[in-house]
Amino acid sequence: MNAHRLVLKISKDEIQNRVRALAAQIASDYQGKDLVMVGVLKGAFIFLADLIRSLDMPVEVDFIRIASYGTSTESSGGITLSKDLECSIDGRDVLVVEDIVDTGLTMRWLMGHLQRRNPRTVKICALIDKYERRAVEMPVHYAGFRIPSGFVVGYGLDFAEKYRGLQGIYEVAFDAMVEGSHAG
Ligand SMILES: O=P(O)(O)OC[C@H]1O[C@H](OP(=O)(O)OP(=O)(O)O)[C@H](O)[C@@H]1O
Ligand code: HPA
Repeated sequence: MNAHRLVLKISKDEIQNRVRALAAQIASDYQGKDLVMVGVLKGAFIFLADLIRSLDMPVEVDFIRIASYGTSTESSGGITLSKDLECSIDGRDVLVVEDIVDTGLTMRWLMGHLQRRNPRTVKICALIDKYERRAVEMPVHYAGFRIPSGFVVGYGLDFAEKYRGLQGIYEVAFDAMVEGSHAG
């Protein structure tokens, strides 16, 4: 791991306020619906935990575990599924909860995986929509914060499994940027 510093981008208070606002919007949009929230492990565990505690409606929670980044700041492109859904989503409204949509490759794979199980609807809620890095078209229906680029950590997001417990979102600033080691 190259030498790096962390630069605060989004404070704990900003996150808390935005999570409450997202929960209010989701509760209003899904009132009376059979909502299943699917958290994508590992990164989404903190965001999902805060989101459902602000959500004023009944909801079922399930998790799926997929990864593609390993210890790098660049997607490997290959998705590894190591834990699948446990509940049925047949005919139900699914909201996928992610920490970040970056290239969109993880979400493209996941949308295909979920659609094969015949849900009524599938939408995406992501704390961070890193929109300039998209490799495939992927809408984020509920976005906490839109940032153009930069590798970020904290509030569930990691760099080589570090920093998930930070309460704010920080950008990783690499001290010695060597050519070819662009950090997103
Ligand atoms: O849009 P993409 O470029 O595909 O990147 C987004 C994905 O990358 C991260 O997962 P990661 O593979 O790091 O696993 P983790 O959730 O266990 O940290 C993140 O949690 C998203 O699932
Ligand atoms: O900026 C990021 N930070 C942490 N994990 C990620 N996975 C894709 N993009 C990122």
